[in-house]
Amino acid sequence: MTRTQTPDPPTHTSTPLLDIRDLEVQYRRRRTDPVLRASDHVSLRVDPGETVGVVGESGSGKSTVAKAALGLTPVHAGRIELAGRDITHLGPRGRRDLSRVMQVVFQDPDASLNPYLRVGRSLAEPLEVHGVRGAELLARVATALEQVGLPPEAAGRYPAQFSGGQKQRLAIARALIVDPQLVICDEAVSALDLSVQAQILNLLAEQRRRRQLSYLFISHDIEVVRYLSDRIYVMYLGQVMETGPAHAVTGRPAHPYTQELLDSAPVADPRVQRRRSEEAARRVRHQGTAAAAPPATGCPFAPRCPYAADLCRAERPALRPTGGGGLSACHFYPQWQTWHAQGLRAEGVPL
Ligand SMILES: Nc1ncnc2c1ncn2[C@@H]1O[C@H](COP(=O)(O)OP(=O)(O)OP(=O)(O)O)[C@@H](O)[C@H]1O
Repeated sequence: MTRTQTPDPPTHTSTPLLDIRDLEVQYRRRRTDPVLRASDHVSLRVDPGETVGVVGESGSGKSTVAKAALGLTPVHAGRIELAGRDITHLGPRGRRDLSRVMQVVFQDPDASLNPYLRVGRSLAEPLEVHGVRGAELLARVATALEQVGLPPEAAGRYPAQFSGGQKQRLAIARALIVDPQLVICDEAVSALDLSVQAQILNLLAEQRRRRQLSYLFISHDIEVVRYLSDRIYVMYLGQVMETGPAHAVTGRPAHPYTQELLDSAPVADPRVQRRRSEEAARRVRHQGTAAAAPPATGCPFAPRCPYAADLCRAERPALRPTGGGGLSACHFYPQWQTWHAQGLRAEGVPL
């Protein structure tokens, strides 16, 4: 049955669709290299009908969380449940029936479209796995194309005959054709021009309205994440820095790193943009840019944080409630907000 009702507003009392607890994923390129915790005790949940954004700059561990949920990288510790089922260490065979619950759209649509297959065949594949055949198969391919704004004739063409935006529409159609409950979008609009990005975001929002669909929406761009998300997780060097309702995280951030992401997001007004670029350059000269790995002790953001004090370099802050339904991993929340508003650094020193 196709889910076409308007989704109920998200509640936090139902069984989560995706429930990630204390996820730890480690990488080591060579045996002599130190271990890199690409996901360091990350807990994250997506409720039915909810869109959850994950934002952070390159290397913050966003894709690692997605890959762990999709079984594309080994999990060292923690637990991942999908609709109440433990999938933490599930192999490819056990995952076949998960495709009806969870699908993915990657940044590069070519990852999900075989260049040698006509589009209709690529779209049919996930349905055939579930035994759909004949007239029903053709009808569902045509409907899937229509839902993403492409004509039925598109089924007879090859991926190379489509633009980047159209290919991403096809990748979305392939993800939605099995009527999943959750779609993981990993930088799904990042490679597209701004105007095409907006069209794809609108398409995703429309599909969410038409089905009881949840997204785990991953992007380095906080403006893009803000547009779609009900709740947001902000990650830095493998750790969650802040989480909460999207309007709170983006309207009154509870962590200096979120503030930095918002301050460096592009804005339409060129004068504001120039001022922000100058401020960002000044900050980088003063504090440096992201390291590849967190410092051995303390807050991972401390080396870059304008409000960091000795405590931040010594002790890793736990995620603590902000009072507005969110959590912040900052020793100096909420004081830093006052320092920020007054243009001061830690403990009231001028910036
Ligand atoms: N297979 C791997 N082997 C070794 N290190 C890896 C591997 N995959 C990711 N990493 C490292 O783990 C860290 C987190 O990477 P991840 O791709 O999850 O970050 P991200 O926030 O999604 O950034 P990006 O958008 O650039 O991919 C990075 O330092 C990355 O270099």
